[in-house]
Amino acid sequence: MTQSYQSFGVIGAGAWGTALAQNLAVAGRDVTLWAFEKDTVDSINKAHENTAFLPGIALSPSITATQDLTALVQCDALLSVAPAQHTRSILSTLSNEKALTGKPVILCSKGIEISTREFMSDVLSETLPQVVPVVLSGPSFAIDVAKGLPTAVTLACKDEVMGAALVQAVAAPTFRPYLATDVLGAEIGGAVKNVLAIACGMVLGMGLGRSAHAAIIARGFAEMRRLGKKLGCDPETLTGLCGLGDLVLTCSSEQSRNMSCGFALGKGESLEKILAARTSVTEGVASAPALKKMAESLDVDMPISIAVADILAGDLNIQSALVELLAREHKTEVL
Ligand SMILES: NC(=O)c1ccc[n+]([C@@H]2O[C@H](COP(=O)([O-])OP(=O)(O)OC[C@H]3O[C@@H](n4cnc5c(N)ncnc54)[C@H](O)[C@@H]3O)[C@@H](O)[C@H]2O)c1
Ligand SMILES: O=P(O)(O)OC[C@H](O)CO
Repeated sequence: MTQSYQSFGVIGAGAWGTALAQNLAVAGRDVTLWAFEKDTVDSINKAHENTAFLPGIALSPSITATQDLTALVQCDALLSVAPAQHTRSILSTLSNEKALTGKPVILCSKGIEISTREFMSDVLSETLPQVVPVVLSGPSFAIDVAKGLPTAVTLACKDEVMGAALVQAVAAPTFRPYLATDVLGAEIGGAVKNVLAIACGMVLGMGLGRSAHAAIIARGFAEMRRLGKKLGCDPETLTGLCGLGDLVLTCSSEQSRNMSCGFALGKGESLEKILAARTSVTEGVASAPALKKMAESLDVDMPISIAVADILAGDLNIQSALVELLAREHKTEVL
């Protein structure tokens, strides 16, 4: 008999974890939401609002928030939605939990761990080898999902039967997951588009025009696909919601933390000042140096991503990066 998934534990009560918890509650699931901060737990349980990370959204009273991660292990499935740089330490606390054996953990964060240069599925397989990795990724702002605006995402699971059951469980009237089997391919797009969105923001912040912006999206997409090819992913995966779809959304919206960070850099603001003014995570800033090292060690041509990493590190200014990118040797357009 096919397993059905009724209870979900969501790890991370930032904007995205909270929006996904709300979506699951709308879909009729039982949701336990783990938050890092006690204030966030209290705000969700008492006022049914996440005032710190998703203010103004009335959450379903059926969502239970907790600071006790072990309260989630009896759930049918987990969602991992903490920022990428905190994911390992959080998941490690559950490493001895036998109750998780064979259960799906749906990775919803988008990033690369700096210290190891690993994607979240690698971090998961090292911290919780007893679970089944699944990826949910695509063009989806937390506030849009929380408001019930139409959203479509990729849900990737190697086990198609489990994946199909998860699609049924997480789908809601305005939230449409599409099933895929290429787990690593599905997570590459989300991590790389964050870095490329910083580049797009810089271009628009400097007033370089929409033509340059479109060129960065298209050539950035070539970098994303080159990396996917090198890592053995299905080339089709990145043409979907988790790749091209998310790249277009993030690179085109000032609402994006990554794009707006690049935009402010393009206007001449310092990275320190931009980040100091934020409580929310800008994943591309952390992923960029890891992506640069990954590209160099795998010998994948990713000049835009590497330029972003160098600019963020203070090793290159935006103007010089532009000159260098345009002065590169002419080449054929295909990968
Ligand atoms: N917000 C979105 O629209 C959106 C959409 C899709 C994917 N994502 C991804 O989801 C992930 C989470 O982003 P978000 O927007 O929900 O976060 P957020 O910016 O809204 O909130 C920051 C989160 O970091 C947590 N945090 C801060 N310090 C911590 C620590 N020391 N240990 C553990 N947790 C700590 C906070 O509790 C909070 O949950 C990111 O990888 C992001 O790329 C976000
Ligand atoms: O605000 P960003 O740049 O973290 O992007 C949020 C989502 O990943 C968009 O799909």
